Amino acid sequence: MVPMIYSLYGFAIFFFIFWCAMWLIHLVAIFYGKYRLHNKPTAIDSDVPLPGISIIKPLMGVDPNLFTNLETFFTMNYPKYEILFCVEDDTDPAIMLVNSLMEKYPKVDAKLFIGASLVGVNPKINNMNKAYDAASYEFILISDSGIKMKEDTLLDMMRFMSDKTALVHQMPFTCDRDGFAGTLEKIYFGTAQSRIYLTADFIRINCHTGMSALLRKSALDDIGGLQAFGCYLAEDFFMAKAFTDRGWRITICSQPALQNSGICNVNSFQARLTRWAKLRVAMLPLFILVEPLSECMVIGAGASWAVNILFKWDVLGFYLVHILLWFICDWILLSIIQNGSLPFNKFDFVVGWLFRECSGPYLFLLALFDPEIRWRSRIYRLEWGGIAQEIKPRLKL
Ligand SMILES: CCCCCCCC/C=C\CCCCCCCC(=O)N[C@@H](CO)[C@H](O)/C=C/CCCCCCCCCCCCC
Ligand SMILES: O=c1ccn([C@@H]2O[C@H](COP(=O)(O)OP(=O)(O)O[C@H]3OC[C@@H](O)[C@H](O)[C@H]3O)[C@@H](O)[C@H]2O)c(=O)[nH]1
Repeated sequence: MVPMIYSLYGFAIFFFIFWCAMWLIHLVAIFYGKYRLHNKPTAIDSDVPLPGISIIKPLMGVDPNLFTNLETFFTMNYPKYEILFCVEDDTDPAIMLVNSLMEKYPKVDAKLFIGASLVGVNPKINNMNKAYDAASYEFILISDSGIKMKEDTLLDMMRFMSDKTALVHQMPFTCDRDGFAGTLEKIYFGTAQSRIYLTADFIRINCHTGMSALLRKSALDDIGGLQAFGCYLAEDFFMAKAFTDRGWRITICSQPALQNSGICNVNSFQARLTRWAKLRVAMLPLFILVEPLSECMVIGAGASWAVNILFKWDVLGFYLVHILLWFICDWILLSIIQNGSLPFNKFDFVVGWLFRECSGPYLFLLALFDPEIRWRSRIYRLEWGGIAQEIKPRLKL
């Protein structure tokens, strides 16, 4: 009987401490986000020339926003850069679109590379490898197809690239997009994900998500170049880990990444989150426990039970107050990251937030019980540790 009481109290204390840690994460994210994001670049010292940047854009297929997203790379305020577009398949419709942009902006140094080099299983790495080998400058920006840039984004990223830094990344966020899926994506990236992302950056834990990342090429060459990460699907995480293992700093810049893919629906968004969850669990198995526990509804339930055991507090009252406070913190954080008016009203936020908070744990369970990973036209399986194997030949979409 006594061991059972000890275990009960042990679990209650564990839930209570975890719950306190989550509130600390909320506070760190809010204060660090306010301090770190959206501060205007200080005047650039015109005597020190800015280093050149080779921008690598891996493309696969087109979507309704691709043209306008890519166009933002031709109109950036940065003195020296080249754009290296990569397309794996010579029948890809993205080729036509890139060619028309290159014709429209003949003064911008842009090239198109067609055909992947097979250096591993990661199709993004295979697609980018030729461009990486041809890059002229000492810094590389890897930028996914759905990213939209502001005129000063490159300047913003470069000002965080100190001598000790090998990687400056943009925290994932989204452009304002219509519809429930657009609201949901903004809420997810501006609350649940950014809370962890900002805290991890604050305490210098690697959380690099590689949709928009400025890399020091010499440091990447020292660890084997892009191709050294072709065996992983989460090449972003392992690249950053290799840098930090060698003493390099990695950091976020002040502008969050503006994801603006023209394909914006709840199913594809959830499929993407499930794919990412599978990557995290394979790389960091502790996430099987901590990730569901970090969800509002789950830790709230655990903490409500715990405070009832420990302090005899009312379970339902505690749970409702917990949800309300979590909701308010999320609203504050989202407003900080948006840094302007949100494209939806408070009612839409309540609906989107509840949907996200209730579906999050369910999506995580789905990810745990389905070992196959589908990424665009390919299907993979991951080994513990993160090495990937392609298990079905490429599908023609
Ligand atoms: C009391 C401790 C609580 C710890 C809670 C940690 C719960 C983690 C919950 C959600 C994970 C969100 C992860 C953020 C972004 C990840 C996006 C992503 O999956 N990207 C992949 C694809 O591009 C990429 O390959 C993976 C990147 C890195 C993931 C590892 C993130 C580690 C963050 C750990 C932060 C812990 C903070 C603890 C503070 C006490
Ligand atoms: O087969 C593919 C798949 C993807 N890609 C390119 O890779 C980039 C990211 O692809 P998606 O938008 O489908 O995927 P995500 O946004 O989920 O990517 C994210 O997760 C996986 C990581 O490896 C990436 O670095 C990260 O950005 C795009 O630019 C896409 O064109 C390829 O070149 N070939």
